[in-house]
Amino acid sequence: MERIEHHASLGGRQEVWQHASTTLGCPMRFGVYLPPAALRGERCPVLYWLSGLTCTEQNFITKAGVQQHAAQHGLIVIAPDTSPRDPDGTLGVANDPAYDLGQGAGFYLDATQSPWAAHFRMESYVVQELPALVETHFPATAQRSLSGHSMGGHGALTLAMRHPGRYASVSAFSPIVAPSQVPWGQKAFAAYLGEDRSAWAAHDAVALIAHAAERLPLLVDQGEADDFLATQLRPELLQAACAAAGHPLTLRLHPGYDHSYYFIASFIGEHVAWHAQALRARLL
Ligand SMILES: N[C@@H](CCC(=O)N[C@@H](CSC=O)C(=O)NCC(=O)O)C(=O)O
Repeated sequence: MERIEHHASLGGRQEVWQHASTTLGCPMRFGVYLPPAALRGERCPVLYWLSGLTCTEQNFITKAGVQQHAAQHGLIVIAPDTSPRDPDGTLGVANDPAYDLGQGAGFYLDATQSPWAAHFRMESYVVQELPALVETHFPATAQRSLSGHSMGGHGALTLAMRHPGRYASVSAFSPIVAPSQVPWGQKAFAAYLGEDRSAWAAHDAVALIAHAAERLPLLVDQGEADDFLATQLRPELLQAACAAAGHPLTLRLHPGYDHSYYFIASFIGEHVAWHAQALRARLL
């Protein structure tokens, strides 16, 4: 583990670390915000943030303004990169010239198809390797929450449902709720999971809702001026699936807000407070 950035922030510290990921077979970077409580030596619960297409570990930590809220609520925030990477082209990590496949577009699943399966194992990385690392190297408890944006919102919803009991709470901004039914998801799933659609449902939030083993309440914020709303995101499908299954959902539609980090920054404080409340309840 190597610390490659550190900045004092809101009485705590924003850091970026790099490590050799055994799951992904490449170096990986992640952002860590340590709140003032952690710097005082207290063990703090952890909010994991999953970013969207084209993002690295930098987008969320530099644009969302999460630090002030994490400092206030005493949460560590972990923001990993969105896929395995191979900047020098020496590790054999597959890629695609399009922005919505390959490096920067890991979709938070373990690929089963060539040439992706060797390195594209973001579900195992986010759910297993990263928390084990975080809970060993930082003053973190094993209480975890999950949030994300767009492709990362899909990751947050599906990983929480695929790993019942592992997360105290889950939320999402502008998530891809039904990847099997929209172009971003169909392209990625065909590449990573193969053309047989029977394998797709296990990674599709709308498909998972019906049989979810845990009815963890969902908090979803969506901008109504989001250019991707009708084509890629389709929150009405999540609303219908939750209503049919009796799954608790708070879906908030915000007039005028787009898909950008300006939207995320406007509501991230409410998401952090939501997670902090659930994490506190788990600590009791
Ligand atoms: N065509 C665009 C698409 C990239 C984009 O909008 N990425 C979003 C996430 S979209 C869903 O996962 C994002 O978070 N971008 C980074 C940011 O800092 O805003 C393009 O290639 O630009």
